[in-house]
Amino acid sequence: MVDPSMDDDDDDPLPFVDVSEELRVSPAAIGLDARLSAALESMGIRTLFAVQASTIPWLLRAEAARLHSDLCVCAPTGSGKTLAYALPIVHCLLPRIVRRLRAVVVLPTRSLAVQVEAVFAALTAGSDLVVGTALGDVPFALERARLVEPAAANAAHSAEPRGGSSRVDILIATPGRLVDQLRCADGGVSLQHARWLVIDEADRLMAQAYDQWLPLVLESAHLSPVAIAPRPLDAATPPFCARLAQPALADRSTGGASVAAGAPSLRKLLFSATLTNDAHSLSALQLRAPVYLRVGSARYAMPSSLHDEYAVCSRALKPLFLLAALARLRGSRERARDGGGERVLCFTRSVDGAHRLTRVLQQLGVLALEYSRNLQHGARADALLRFAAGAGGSGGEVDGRGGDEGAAPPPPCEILIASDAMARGLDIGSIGHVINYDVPTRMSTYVHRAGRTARAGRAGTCCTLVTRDQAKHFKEMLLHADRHPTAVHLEIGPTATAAPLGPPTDRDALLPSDVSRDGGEPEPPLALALDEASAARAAWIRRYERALRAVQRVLELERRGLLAMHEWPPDDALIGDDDDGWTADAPGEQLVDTRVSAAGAVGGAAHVGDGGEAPLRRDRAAHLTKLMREQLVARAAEGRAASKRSRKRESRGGAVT
Ligand SMILES: Nc1ncnc2c1ncn2[C@@H]1O[C@H](COP(=O)(O)OP(=O)(O)OP(=O)(O)O)[C@@H](O)[C@H]1O
Repeated sequence: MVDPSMDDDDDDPLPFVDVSEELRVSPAAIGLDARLSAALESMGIRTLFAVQASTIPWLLRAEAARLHSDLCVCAPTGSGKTLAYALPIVHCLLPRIVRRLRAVVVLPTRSLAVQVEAVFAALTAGSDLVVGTALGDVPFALERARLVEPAAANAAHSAEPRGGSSRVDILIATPGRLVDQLRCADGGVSLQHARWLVIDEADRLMAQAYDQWLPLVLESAHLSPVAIAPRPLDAATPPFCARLAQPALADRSTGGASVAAGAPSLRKLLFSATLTNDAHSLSALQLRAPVYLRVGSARYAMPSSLHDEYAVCSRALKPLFLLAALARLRGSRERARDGGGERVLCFTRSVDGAHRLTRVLQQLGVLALEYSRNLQHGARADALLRFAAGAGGSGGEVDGRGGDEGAAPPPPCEILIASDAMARGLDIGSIGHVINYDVPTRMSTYVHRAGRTARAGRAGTCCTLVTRDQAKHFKEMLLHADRHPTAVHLEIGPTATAAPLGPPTDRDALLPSDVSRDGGEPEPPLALALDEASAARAAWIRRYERALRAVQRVLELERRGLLAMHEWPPDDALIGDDDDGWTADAPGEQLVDTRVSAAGAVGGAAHVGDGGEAPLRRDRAAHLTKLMREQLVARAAEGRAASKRSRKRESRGGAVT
């Protein structure tokens, strides 16, 4: 069920400064280093978006005035938050003389961190600033060697209280590996010179303890507080910068601490499209005189170029509705003559769900790939590359990486099936459509899923499949965020499928075969033909539904590892053939062909009646299902008995000792 309640209870909200979404400024106008303007130009960026046009001048002025104030930014997905913190950090570090670790950017996932690293790498190219990562993608010792000069080889730097000197100026990290590096007793990473701590997707990172990463990072950064005397802000300070000196803000968030000399030098920057302004929720960050900027006026920041849709569907036929939604998108792409380059990203609510749905779609002939924690990082990156290449294999870029030159193009992908954990931050240009296969139950989940499309001012749609009883709650939830989704009707049927699976749909084919079209016998009235057509369609859908159930059953068995059971009858005993008495129900009837190889893998496709494979006999299929069920029950009983025995043994052992 959809829970229409909002995510945060803003009992004690920080006041925020609204920034208009329309705000634009050129990089030169805000005094950005010319090298950065050139780097932006090479990225095709000539104008800064609202979040950048507000955040960057604020930070540059606060740095120049040596005022310590933290910054919280809530701006829509795809609005350019990465550059909003990367540009001022690189701008301030470009003139540095000694290499120290000055900026740490923490992100919740490795894929996101790789994405952000690519942005910093583009901005620092040609300078001597070094960007490093702590993501756990290489062995720990190698990662440490890349980040820190060994203490022994660095004896001259005796002023360093711990660890060696840094090999990097900017560190991009996931919390787990950052903690490992900080805890490393033998010359690990030190944050004593850190001036910026960026927490991207801050609400997500704060919601998860990750081995107490936040207290450790704050403690490490405060080892050696640097006294900074505040300077007055100049006259050109934007109106919201005046809040830097507002005691009310400092009092609420720091329990009375004010902006003063002797404060730690670390400036915290929090970014998210769903960042709370509840002071209590933010208290763990020990924010100092925070300024809260909100881009766009709505409670939940969403791109104005996003179009929300929903389609009511039945639970049992959901895969068919997904196929119908895909067919509808294919149709609209063809009409728009855009060459099918627009990607479709589909969300399920669980990793298991993503895996199952991907397999079902693949079995049905759709070019689908999975993108979830189920996969190793390499496999996930590969899935993204194939997805970015698109159904048409048109090429694309993910995480700043293109495909290998000269290498064979990867097999294409039409739809990527992702779990929620993957929703945040993923930036793939030209995702034109998001489909919520499972309805999101929280508004923040919806915001991050939908936010994978309609990025950087491009248009995009987010279509949510809801059952009849979920529709009301779903609409109420979106209404809270001032979103008014459009209802769309998805027609399930033959045209919804990738392959021509359905019965013939042209009118002639619906006429009885003994009726002459040349006028010998009158043609049946159109109404009769239509009746026959709809009956044929209904029959087709019923058969198709059975096909899906069969596929799902096999996938479930495969998931439980039961397809490899040695009790399975040999392959040829399972597969019927025409000589074995099998006949179709009616001429042209279509059949499920779910073959199971002797090795236990699912072979063949669950495709319908193309005559290429022998069908599984229905009575044998029923027998097989019964057999599987019995084996499942027996296994479960065995498992229960074994755990009972081991509990007994344990309790006896405990009594003896
Ligand atoms: N000023 C700009 N002009 C044009 N494109 C831009 C500009 N700023 C950023 N972009 C592009 O917009 C896309 C989205 O940027 P980014 O990933 O930083 O968004 P975000 O706000 O962090 O989104 P999310 O909340 O989903 O993480 C990127 O591909 C980026 O290159």
